Amino acid sequence: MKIAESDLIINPDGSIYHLNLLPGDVADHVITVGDPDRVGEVSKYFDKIELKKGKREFITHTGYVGKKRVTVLSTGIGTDNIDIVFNELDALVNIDFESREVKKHLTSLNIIRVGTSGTVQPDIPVGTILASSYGLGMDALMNYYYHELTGDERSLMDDLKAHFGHLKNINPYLTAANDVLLNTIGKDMHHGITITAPGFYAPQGRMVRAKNSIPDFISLINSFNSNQHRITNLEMETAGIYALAKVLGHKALSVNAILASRVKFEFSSNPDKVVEDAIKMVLERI
Ligand SMILES: O=P(O)(O)O[C@H]1O[C@H](CO)[C@@H](O)[C@H]1O
Ligand SMILES: O=c1cc[nH]c(=O)[nH]1
Repeated sequence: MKIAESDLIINPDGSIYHLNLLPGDVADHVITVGDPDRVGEVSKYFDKIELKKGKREFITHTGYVGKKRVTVLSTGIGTDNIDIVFNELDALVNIDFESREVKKHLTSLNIIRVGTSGTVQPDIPVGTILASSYGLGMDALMNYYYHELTGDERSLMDDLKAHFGHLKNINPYLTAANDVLLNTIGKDMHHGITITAPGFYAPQGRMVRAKNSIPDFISLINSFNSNQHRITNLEMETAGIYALAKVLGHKALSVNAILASRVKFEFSSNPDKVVEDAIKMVLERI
């Protein structure tokens, strides 16, 4: 079936609408980062850079780490941007731009997020590199997509719904990390459930001046426990990445540089070093 010009928007130069990339510009291994300035911090370790493109907050560098072709791409902040990035990345590899039809043979990308995050557990210090075993979305993105749960996800979700059920107007969604990526790239890292929030302040339990409507949000989060699964950290993209990767048949892992401790009220004195450590670990293991 031909995808309408209004649904899959291709720029006059043949590139996809927001990412400004051509089919072929994306490698099978994709690193996503939130901050556009972090793209160069990743690609400075590439042995060769093949292309640099960008539009808005979506900056892309594709090159080689040894013989492995790798793309690093910034998503900007939030799952609304993840919606754009994941649909367009998928279209670049799985839709024929000439015929506007889905290709017969689909490509499954390996997608690793290297992001920053705040921990909610006292035993996880600032400076930790943590891999998200699950992404728990408190945002609304997956209200708009069909999203089926596996048996494991369903039973964990039941416990999460019981724990957070009193929060009206929040319809959380849950997706597991890709197992292989979690046990290779995420090997020897702390693992835990990552909450993806639709904001940085009250949606992550912070209060500056505007009053927070959910009392003791951090205690509510860090007291969850189900079969050794606990919530370890908060950020703003992982759950959308895990859910859309699964819906579209890609593999995803989120690696978090822990910059803040929300229970010790601390922020890293050297955040760039923590992010650099996470980047190096991912590039060595990719
Ligand atoms: O450092 P990045 O990857 O942007 O990730 C985190 O930092 C931003 C908030 O400061 C949000 O995007 C959050 O998910
Ligand atoms: O606490 C934090 C730190 C970084 N990014 C977030 O979203 N939250």
